[in-house]
Amino acid sequence: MSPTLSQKYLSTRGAEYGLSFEDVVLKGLSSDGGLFIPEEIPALPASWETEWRDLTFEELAFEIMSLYVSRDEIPADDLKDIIQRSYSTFRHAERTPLVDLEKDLHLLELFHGPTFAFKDVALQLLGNTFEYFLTRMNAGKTGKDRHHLTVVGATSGDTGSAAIYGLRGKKDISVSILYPNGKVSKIQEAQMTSVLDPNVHNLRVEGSFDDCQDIVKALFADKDFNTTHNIAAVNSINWCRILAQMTYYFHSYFSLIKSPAYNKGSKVRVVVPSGNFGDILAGWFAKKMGLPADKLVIATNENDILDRFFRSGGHYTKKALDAPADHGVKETHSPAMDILVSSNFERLLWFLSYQSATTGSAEERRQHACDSVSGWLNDLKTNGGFQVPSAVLEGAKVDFESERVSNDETIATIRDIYSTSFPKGLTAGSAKSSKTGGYILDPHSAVGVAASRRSIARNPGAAHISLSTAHPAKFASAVDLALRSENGYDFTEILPQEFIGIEQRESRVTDVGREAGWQGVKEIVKAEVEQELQGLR
Ligand SMILES: Cc1ncc(COP(=O)(O)O)c(C=O)c1O
Ligand SMILES: N[C@@H](CCOP(=O)(O)O)C(=O)O
Repeated sequence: MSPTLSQKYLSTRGAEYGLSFEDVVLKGLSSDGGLFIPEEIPALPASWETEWRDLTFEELAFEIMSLYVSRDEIPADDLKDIIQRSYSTFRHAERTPLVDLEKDLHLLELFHGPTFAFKDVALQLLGNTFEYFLTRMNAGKTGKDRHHLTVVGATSGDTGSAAIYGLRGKKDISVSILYPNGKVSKIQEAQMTSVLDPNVHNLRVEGSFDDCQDIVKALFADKDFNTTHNIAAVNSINWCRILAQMTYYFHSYFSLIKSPAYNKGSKVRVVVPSGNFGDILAGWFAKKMGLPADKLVIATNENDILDRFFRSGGHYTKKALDAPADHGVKETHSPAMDILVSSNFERLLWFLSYQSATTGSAEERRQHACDSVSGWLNDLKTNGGFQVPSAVLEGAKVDFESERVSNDETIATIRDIYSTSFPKGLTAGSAKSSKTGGYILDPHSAVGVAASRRSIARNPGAAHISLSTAHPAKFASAVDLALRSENGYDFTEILPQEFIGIEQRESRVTDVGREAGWQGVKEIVKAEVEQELQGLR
């Protein structure tokens, strides 16, 4: 059976097209620097709402992934097995449960995977998918004939540990994670550096998350290094990340409409704490496929490039127009979203640009979208920003709204929810104090909840699914700042078993100075992988 258009992939910048799912998962980033997207967004089967309503998380994941992955590439039983193994590591039977927090506000807990953040949903699956393809490619091969992947990733705290837990100990894969020194929480750092498997390498970089992300992109662009080392991506530039995240948009929709707290027929809005735009992009694909979401609300912290895009009439710039010249990334209470540029916005821009070209053949419109995206991203690199045509901005406004949440509001929201929200029926592992019954938000989820409350005020009666992207125990300082004077509050009570003593464990990390640049990082990655392959680690 030949693949459908949604099972074939192209680069947003036009150099590559007609690629398979396997190609794009293993390559990560296109040779032209573009991101991979499906050639078409599939429509849901006619009876999806009745047929999918009572499926488990794993069954839903299978249905959705099947629309984007040809059976010739991964036979049904193999795909089911990959999915089953990926979510068997989750602590909650529902995988991503929905909690009724307050009127019209439902919190989607995405932190029940191995590293307590939403990234596990995609990275458990990506790790097993890499392994599946490599096992097939390497059947009957030995030694240097085996295909070996060198994964390089950048993290502002959560992707790193989720990738490491998804890949540790896997045959034929090395993983090097770059993180900015001093800009991830202590627990996040310990989650990464305490993993001592020989195939795991941590690089602590002097700089920001954006510096780490730029180094990763430069490594991908180095053709020689890429050819000799088969560089692969775990960041949300990898299409598999976006695909895997679609499942919880559908799963939470079904949980919501089955909840007694839902007024039948009410509009549904989904609010997503956003940084690199990968999480909410999965929601956009779900909406385009047919999920009946009224709007997707982008919730940013004070690093607000996405919010400024909407408020400035389609101007996408690294720094606000009125900001001082040296304005860089701000350090906020939600550090995993401290990002200047949102990688995945490029994918959305491609589709909006394609859609805005109302004349011409599909081929010509595709070329128009690739040319526009290439031009914009070039302007971003050389001039620090670009302006999109009004048709593109209007296209974005059909599906999105945006909110910017300040540091103070983030802390105030954690405090307010703790003292006013006492959700019932939570199972172990939920972020609820067993002493007071108050619900404890992590600062990223609090950004989402603050934005949800504003959206509810503007849209009374609309049901809001607000994504809770991490467990509060990962962000002790922000949670303590918000709650330390609250009656009965005790941080240790929400500390998962897995985190106890983690900061004191043996750790391994390589420091990378500012002067090293991407070439310096390349030499470190090469040397560490070489040592690993010679069994010296
Ligand atoms: C806890 C948390 N919330 C929100 C985000 C933002 O998600 P995205 O980068 O997909 O927009 C991140 C990082 O990606 C995160 O780690
Ligand atoms: N917040 C992320 C930043 C990397 O984003 P990604 O989703 O593209 O991997 C993190 O925690 O590392």
